[in-house]
Amino acid sequence: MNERQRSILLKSSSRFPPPQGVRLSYGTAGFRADASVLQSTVYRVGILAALRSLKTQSVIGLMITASHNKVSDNGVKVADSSGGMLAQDWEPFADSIANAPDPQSFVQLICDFVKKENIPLEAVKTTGILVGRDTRPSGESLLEAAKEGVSSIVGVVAIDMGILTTPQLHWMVRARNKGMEASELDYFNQLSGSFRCLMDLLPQGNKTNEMHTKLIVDGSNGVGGEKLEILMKMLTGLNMDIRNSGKEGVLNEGVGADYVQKEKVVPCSFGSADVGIRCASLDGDADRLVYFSCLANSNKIDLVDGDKILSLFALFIKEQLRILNEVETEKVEKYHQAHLGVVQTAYANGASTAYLKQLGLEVILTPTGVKYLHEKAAEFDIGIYFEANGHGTILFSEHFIRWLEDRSDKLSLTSKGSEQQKAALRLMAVTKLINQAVGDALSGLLLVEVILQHMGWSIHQWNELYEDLPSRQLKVKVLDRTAVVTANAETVAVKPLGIQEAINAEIAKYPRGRCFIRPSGTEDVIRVYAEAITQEAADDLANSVARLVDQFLGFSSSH
Ligand SMILES: CC(=O)N[C@H]1[C@@H](OP(=O)(O)O)O[C@H](CO)[C@@H](O)[C@@H]1O
Ligand SMILES: [Mg+2]
Repeated sequence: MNERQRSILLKSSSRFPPPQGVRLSYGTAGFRADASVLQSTVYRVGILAALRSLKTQSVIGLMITASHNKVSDNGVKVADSSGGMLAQDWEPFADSIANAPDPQSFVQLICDFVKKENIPLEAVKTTGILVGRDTRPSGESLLEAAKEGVSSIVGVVAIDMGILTTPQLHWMVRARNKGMEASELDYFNQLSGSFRCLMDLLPQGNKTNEMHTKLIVDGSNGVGGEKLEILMKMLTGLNMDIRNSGKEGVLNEGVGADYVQKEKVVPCSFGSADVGIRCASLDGDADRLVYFSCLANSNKIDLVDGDKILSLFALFIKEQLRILNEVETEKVEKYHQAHLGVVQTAYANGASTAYLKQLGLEVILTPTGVKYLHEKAAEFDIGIYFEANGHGTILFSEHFIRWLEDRSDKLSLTSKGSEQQKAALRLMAVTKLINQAVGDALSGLLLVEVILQHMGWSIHQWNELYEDLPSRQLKVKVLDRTAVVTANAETVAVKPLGIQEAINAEIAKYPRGRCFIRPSGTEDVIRVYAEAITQEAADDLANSVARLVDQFLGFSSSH
C-alpha cells in the first residue's frame, strides 16, 4: 500500500471511531445492531466492498438494512459480484475490521489482507459500488458513512442508488456485471414484461371469480409496499390492495412477513372484512414473502409459508418441463432431462418435504441461511430453494437457459402455438420474472399470482396441497451458545456430548415427532424446533427439549 492510500485511510478512519464495548459479527445477514453504534461499521464495510470490487474487478453492492428488525436497528451487508451474498471466505475479514479498536490497527489489518489476497490497489480501471438503503430514518447518515468508506480506496467510486429493496440492489449488481441495463426502471420493466408474458400464456378458460383474484398485501410499513405501488401501475390483470405501505405506522411493528409467520396472527390493518381473501405479507426489506388468509371470528390466520410457495413453484415448473418433453420420442437428447431439485432447511415442515419427495423431486437439506441454500440450488439445472420463513427463489443454470432459448426458437419455427412452445415460453418468462440473484418478495409475489391464475386456484386450494404438521419454535437463553455444535444440516447435535441421545429419547415418545436444536446465527439464543401430529404434542416436545438445553447448557447448570 502506498503512502498516499495509507494516509487517506488513517485520516478518514479517525473520523469513524468504533463504539466502545460492542462486539459485532458478520452473521447470516451481515452486521445488525442498534443504528446508533453502526457509523464506524458501515464506513468500514464501505472499504471492504471497495476492496472486493478491486479484487474481482467488478461492481459490488452495499445494502443498509436490518430487514425485519425493529426500526431503531439497522445493518449492512455486501452483495457480491454475482449478485449473491458476500463470498464466505471474506466474512472473517469483515469481523476483524469491524472490531479493530483504533485507526492504526484497522489500517494494518487492511494492509495485511490486501497482501494476502493480492488485491490490485493501484488498478487502472475505476470500479463502482452500488449503495442502497431501506426506509429506516437512520439509513440516510449511514449511507454517507458507507460512501466515505468506499471513496477512501483510490480508484473506487460509490454510486448512490437511494432507497431500494434488498433484492433490487442484488438484481442491479448482477445485471451490471452481466453488461445488462441495470436501473430501477429496468428492474420494473423486466418484472412487469415477463409477468405480462405469463399472463398472455394463461390456459384458455381459467376465469376465476372476483374473490379469488383480489389480493391484499401487507407492506410491513417498509420499502416493499412503496415499490410494489410503482410496479402495480405497470401491471394489468391483478387486483391488488396494498396496506401498510409506510405512509403511517411503524416499520415491522405488528406487521410484516416475520411477524405473520412467527406469531400466526393478522397484521395491523387487516381484520374481519378480509376473511377468505388472499393476503400476502412482505418483510421490512422485501426479501421475504408469505401468504395467509384471515380466519372468521379471531385474529388467527391460515399461514401459507415459504414451503408452500416452493411447492407451488415446483409443481408448475415440473408440469412445464413435462409438456416441453412430451413430443420427444426415441431420440431424446440427454440435455432434455433438466435436473430439477429443491433445497430446504431443517425448519421446512415435514409435510412439505414428504410432499415434494412424493412428487418425485430430489430434496436437499442445508444449514440455515440463504447463502447455503443458494449455493446448493445453483448445482441444478433448475434449483428451487426456500426457507420456511419465505426467503427463496428459483435458479436456472446458464446451460439450461441456452438450451431453452434454442428449443424455443426451434419450436417457433416448427410448431408455433403448440403446447410445447407455450411451455418453453412460460419457462423463459419465469427465468426473467424470478430474481436470479436472491430471494425477492416482489418477483415471488408476481410468480405466485400468475401460477394461481394458471391453475385456476384460490388460496385455499393452494393451501390444501398438503397439510402442515403442527410445529413449535422456542428460544432458550444459555451461557454460551457456541457450546452447541451440529451436523447433518443441523439435524443432529454432536455437542454437548449426550444431548442428542437425550433429545432422541424425548422424540421417541411422540408419533411422527421430529425435533432439533441449533445456535441462532442472528440472536444470542439456542433455537428449538419441534413437530408432531398434534399441536399439543409439538408444544410438549419443544418444551421438554428446551428443558434439556437448559440442563446441559443453561444458567442453572453453572451454579
Ligand atoms: C429459524 C429462522 O427463521 N431463522 C432465520 C434467522 O436465522 P437464525 O440463525 O435462526 O437466527 O435469520 C436468518 C437471516 O434473516 C434467516 O436466514 C433464518 O432463516
Ligand atoms: Mg429481509
